[in-house]
Order: sequence, then C-alpha cells, then structure tokens
Amino acid sequence: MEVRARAPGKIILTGEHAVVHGSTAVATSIDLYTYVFVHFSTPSDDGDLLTLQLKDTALEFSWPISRIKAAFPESVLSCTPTSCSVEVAKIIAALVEELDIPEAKIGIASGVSAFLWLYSSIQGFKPATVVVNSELPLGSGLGSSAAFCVALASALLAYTDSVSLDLSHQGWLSFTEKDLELVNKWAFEGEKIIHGKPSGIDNTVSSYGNIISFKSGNITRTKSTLTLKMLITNTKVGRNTKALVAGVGERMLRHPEIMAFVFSAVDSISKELTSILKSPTPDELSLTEKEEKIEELMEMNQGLLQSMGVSHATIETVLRTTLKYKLASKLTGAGGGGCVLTLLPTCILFIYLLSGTIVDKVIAELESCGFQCFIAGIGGGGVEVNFAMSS
Ligand SMILES: Nc1ncnc2c1ncn2[C@@H]1O[C@H](COP(=O)(O)OP(=O)(O)OP(=O)(O)O)[C@@H](O)[C@H]1O
Ligand SMILES: C[C@@](O)(CCO)CC(=O)[O-]
Ligand SMILES: [Mg+2]
Repeated sequence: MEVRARAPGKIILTGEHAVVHGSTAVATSIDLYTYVFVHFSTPSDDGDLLTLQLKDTALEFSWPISRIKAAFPESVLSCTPTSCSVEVAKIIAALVEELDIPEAKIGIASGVSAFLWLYSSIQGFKPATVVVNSELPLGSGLGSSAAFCVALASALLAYTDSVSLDLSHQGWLSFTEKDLELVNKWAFEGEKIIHGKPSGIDNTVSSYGNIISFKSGNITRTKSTLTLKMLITNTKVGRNTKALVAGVGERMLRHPEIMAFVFSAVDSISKELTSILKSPTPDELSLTEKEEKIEELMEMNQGLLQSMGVSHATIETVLRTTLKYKLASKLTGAGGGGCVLTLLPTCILFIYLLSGTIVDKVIAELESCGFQCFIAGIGGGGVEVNFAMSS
C-alpha cells in the first residue's frame, strides 16, 4: 500500500504574528510543494521498522516497531485529532534525543517530533517507510512546517476509514470538505509541536489553498478579482518560527497596551486588504489604484512588524533595495531573516514582458547581495493525494 501527498507552501500578505494574538491575517498558497510518500510494509516486505527519510536534509531515521510500541501508551492511536500530552511529549523527546541529530541540522528535531506524534496517533504501530521532500526552502517563512504537517496528515489518513477517497483514482485527488477539515485539524496538532503557539493560518492555507482571511480560527475564503504577482526574496538567513513567536509574546507581556494597538492596526490593514481584493476591478485605472493601496498596506504592515521586533538587517536591505525602484516590500511568515515579498504591479510586469528592465535590475541587485529571488505562482489549490505514484 502506497500513497503520495503534496501540500503547498504559502505567503502571508498581511497579519503574521498579530494573527497569533487574534488579529486578521490574509494568506495565499504558492505553487511550491512538500511531498510525503508512504509505503506501508506488507508481510512480504519482512520489515518491522518505521523509517523516515528526510531528503531535504539528507537524514534518515529508523525505529523498530517494538521500540515505538514499548515507548508509547496504547491509547495514543486516535480517530479524532488530539493534542500531544506532556507525558507523550517527553516520550517523543527521548526518542528524538537518541537520534543524535547533528548540531547543524538540529532544527529538524521538531519536524521529527511532529512526525512521531502524527504517525503514532493516526497509524499506531504499523511498519512503514515515509519519504519527505520539498520544493520549499525550510525555515524561511514560506510555511514549510505547515506543508510538512498537512502532507503528512493527508498521506497517513488516506487509507483510513476516517476519510472517504476513491482509492482507484488515477492522478492527483482532492479531499472532500469534511475530510479536509480533519486533515487540517491533525496538521494543526503537528504544527503545534513545531511552532509552539501557532495561529493555524499556515496549515489552513496549505490544506485549502487559494486566498484566505483568517481570524481566531475562523476562515473566510476570498475570491480575489486581482491576480497579484509577488517577487519573493529569500535572504537565506535561517530562523525559527517558534522562537520568533515567543519573542513577540514576551514583548506583548512587557508592553501590553502598546502591543494591543499594534495588533489592532494590523487587524485593520488585513481587513482593508480583504475588501480591496474582493471588490470589482472594472478597468486598468482601478487596478492601478488598488495596487497602490496594497503597496501602502504592505509598507504599513512592515513598519508594525518592525515594532514587534521581527525584522532583520537583511530584510531591511531588501526593503531599501526595492524602494530604489519604487517597489514596496514586507517580510512574510515569521521574519527574523527568511523571505521578503515585493509586489510587482501590473504596469511593471507589462514593461518586464516587453524589455525586462526594472524587474531584472532589482533581481540582479538583490542577488548581488547573496539573496535568492523567484516569482511563485499564487492562489492555487490545496493538499492532494495520489495512489498511483510510487516514490
Ligand atoms: N521538508 C521537511 N523535512 C523535514 N522537516 C521539515 C520539512 N519542512 C519543515 N520541516 C520542519 O519545520 C521546521 C521549519 O519550520 P518553521 O516554522 O521554523 O519555518 P517555516 O514553516 O518554513 O516558516 P514560517 O513558519 O515562518 O512560514 C524545520 O526546521 C523542520 O523541523
Ligand atoms: C508568525 C506566524 O504568524 C506565521 C508564520 O508563518 C505564526 C503563526 O501564525 O502560527
Ligand atoms: Mg512554520
């Protein structure tokens, strides 16, 4: 029995961090995916191992099923999404500790922990090989952790009675709305292990795809009348979302009144963005006006993210560089390095198609700083599974 799942990454257009504290955020899926392939062992495989291959970091881990069975309580297997208890978190920490993950790759420990939790909760103690690879840069603000959890939850649920999928389908297959809700809830439990205190926006956009406005767990799917084009610049400065979210939480405790104003301003920015995206765009003039407004909202959001303490010298370099070309930018995801978004207005893209000038120049200047630039397609579909594709 084999299944492959793919889940998209995301960009947050407005509202990261503030969304953890109840503000609205707007996010959209991007066409870069994390893939999870699961092969459940059959008696002929003669295997009694649970193996996890993480291709992006060239790491592989194996546990004898008897070891997993002895470590976890029998009650870990669950039909409904459940949070990892303190006791089980300790068991998982001990299992991960034994792996001796090299210091340079220690960030992967939280991903392995989320894997052990999701695997044992959804599949119990079955031998299998799980292979993960991603088109997303890991730990860079494009939702790699959420895409990992969503793809993993999908692949693990695919053959269970909890979801109803057509196992004979050839090619990529979407879940029903009800099943997507289940996938998303399980993925959120994994994301909790990686992020500490996630808002749930990243796993939600990875599950459902498209553009969503998200506030306190409530999702509004937004049909945009605009096709936004964003340049994504990866500063290549590694960071960890859990630590950045905790840092903003501490600032909130030190300055509750000020931060409440900051979060409320972000809420208004996201609400305004949502209404701009939804409103009709009858002609080119209104398109230009809308793009100018979005640029202004991005700049204001970036200023507020700076006041939360999640910008970084490299992010500031990207902002200064793009501003020279009159282009607006903001960090996306948790910040502290990672990726920056730059809106490419339609008029500039039109010139770009003709002669390639401004966009080529800004990319060349950003890449000369050691950053990596790319334009990802945005607003595509969410997670899918495939029963016919082997590894
Ligand atoms: N393909 C993958 N293979 C293994 N682990 C992964 C993979 N993708 C994500 N992870 C886990 O998620 C961690 C990165 O999550 P983190 O939340 O810090 O960054 P992100 O999700 O890329 O950015 P953001 O949360 O800001 O969108 C990795 O260190 C690893 O533990
Ligand atoms: C920083 C944050 O707001 C977004 C990370 O992509 C964290 C979260 O919402 O879980
Ligand atoms: Mg993440």
